[in-house]
Amino acid sequence: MYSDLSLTHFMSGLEKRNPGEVEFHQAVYEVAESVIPFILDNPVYQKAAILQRMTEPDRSIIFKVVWEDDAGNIRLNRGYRVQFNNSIGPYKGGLRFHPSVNLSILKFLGFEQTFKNSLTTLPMGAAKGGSDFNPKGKSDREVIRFCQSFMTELSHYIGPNTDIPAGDVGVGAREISFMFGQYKRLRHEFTGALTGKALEFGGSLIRTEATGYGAAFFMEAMLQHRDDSIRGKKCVLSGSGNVALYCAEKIIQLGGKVVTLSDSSGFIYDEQGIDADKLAYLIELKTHQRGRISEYAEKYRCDYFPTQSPWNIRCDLAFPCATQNEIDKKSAHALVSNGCIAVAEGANMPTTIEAIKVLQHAKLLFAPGKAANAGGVALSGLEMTQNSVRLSWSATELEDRLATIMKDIHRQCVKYSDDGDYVNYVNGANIAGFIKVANAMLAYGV
Ligand SMILES: NC(=O)C1=CN([C@@H]2O[C@H](COP(=O)(O)OP(=O)(O)OC[C@H]3O[C@@H](n4cnc5c(N)ncnc54)[C@H](OP(=O)(O)O)[C@@H]3O)[C@@H](O)[C@H]2O)C=CC1
Ligand SMILES: O=C(O)CCC(=O)C(=O)O
Repeated sequence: MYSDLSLTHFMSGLEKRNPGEVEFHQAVYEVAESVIPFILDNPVYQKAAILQRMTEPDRSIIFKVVWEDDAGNIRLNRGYRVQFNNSIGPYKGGLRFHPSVNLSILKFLGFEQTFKNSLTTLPMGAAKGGSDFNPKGKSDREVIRFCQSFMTELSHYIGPNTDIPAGDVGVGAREISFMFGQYKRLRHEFTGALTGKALEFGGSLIRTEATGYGAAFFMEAMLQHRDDSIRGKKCVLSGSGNVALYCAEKIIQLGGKVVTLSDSSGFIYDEQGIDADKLAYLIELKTHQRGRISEYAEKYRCDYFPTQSPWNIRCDLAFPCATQNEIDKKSAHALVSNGCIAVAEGANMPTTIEAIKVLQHAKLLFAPGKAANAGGVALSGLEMTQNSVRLSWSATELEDRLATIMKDIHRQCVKYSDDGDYVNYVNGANIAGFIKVANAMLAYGV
């Protein structure tokens, strides 16, 4: 039945089974292109139809979320949890609250998570979930009511040994706290069924910083592999959420110069560089005041470009940290012609397939999100470990462990890259991530 494993044949079957799910098709294409040649060289995986099985989620749960707004109106949203693969550990992955959320986006994210979690070296399976609810502009009371209603249904499907959600776009410490409170109330037990919790109730130090720090560590590892480093490099970043802000913090600590950040309204360009003090202002603005990036430009009198992304700014290093498909082919050409030497994806799938080809063709170092942004879920794994042993590790110990994990992911990518002297981090990450999950699936039999 699965004798023809050409990329075209495989993708046309996947597209037929998942009509219209363009983000999911894109994520699978990027992996299939890397792993099909590897599978053809290792027919044991083909015989067991591993790739076909890996691209079908174990289950997709879709549910209704009803809540009441401050004006007393009844509001309706859709909630999801896509449990993708639990071959190497309990399902694990974030929750996204954003109006664009749909099944295709969550399937792409859950699928990516399978490979990412495998690369972390920790025992975690893969899932993703969320809702088309938009927390922006809602009062705290409204967010509480939504989160409680969402968790009332989600609580049936999660648990510390089953599925452990965390944050993603639109879900930060505030939302995790509201959901954890409701989970605890419903289940009448205190267990680590969510990560990204506050420190007072089972959270881990540096979980907030980990995704961004990890992306900077991964970039440093790629550059060190070529006897270079972040020090002195001009860096452009997109986004100004959890990932972007702490990626900027680590870049500054490593001696790099961060000149841009963005939100969905536009980007700021601070030619002098965003230093630690300016970043502290931004963290307060974005995390607590929930302000807009344009307010930074007003305060520090730098350039602000509404509705644009920062990829035309001359730079050495680029870190897309906002959302999927934010670097298209044109932006990739701009990065190449402006002298950029490396791109590390802080966000999930921020670079289109065509743009990746442009960057790789020009021999830029290109780190896919499943490798470069794996620090967040890795630290979540360490939060689970701390919850299990009822201990809290210090920030120094956790940052050391995070740095070691990111180096190890880099080592795995180099090991499985198959492009001669040029390290093809896409192939390396996809093949290394595939092997561990595939071997577990083989071990279980059918
Ligand atoms: N948090 C984590 O631990 C991890 C996150 N990621 C990925 O990193 C990326 C960012 O996540 P995170 O920082 O947590 O999310 P946040 O919600 O904290 O921040 C998201 C940022 O991206 C911007 N953004 C969101 N959607 C768009 C859009 N359509 N166009 C332009 N800008 C947009 C937001 O701007 P605005 O405020 O205007 O919406 C905001 O600045 C996502 O791809 C996420 O999946 C990956 C691994 C782990
Ligand atoms: O910490 C986690 O469980 C999930 C992080 C996440 O959603 C991601 O890696 O994309």
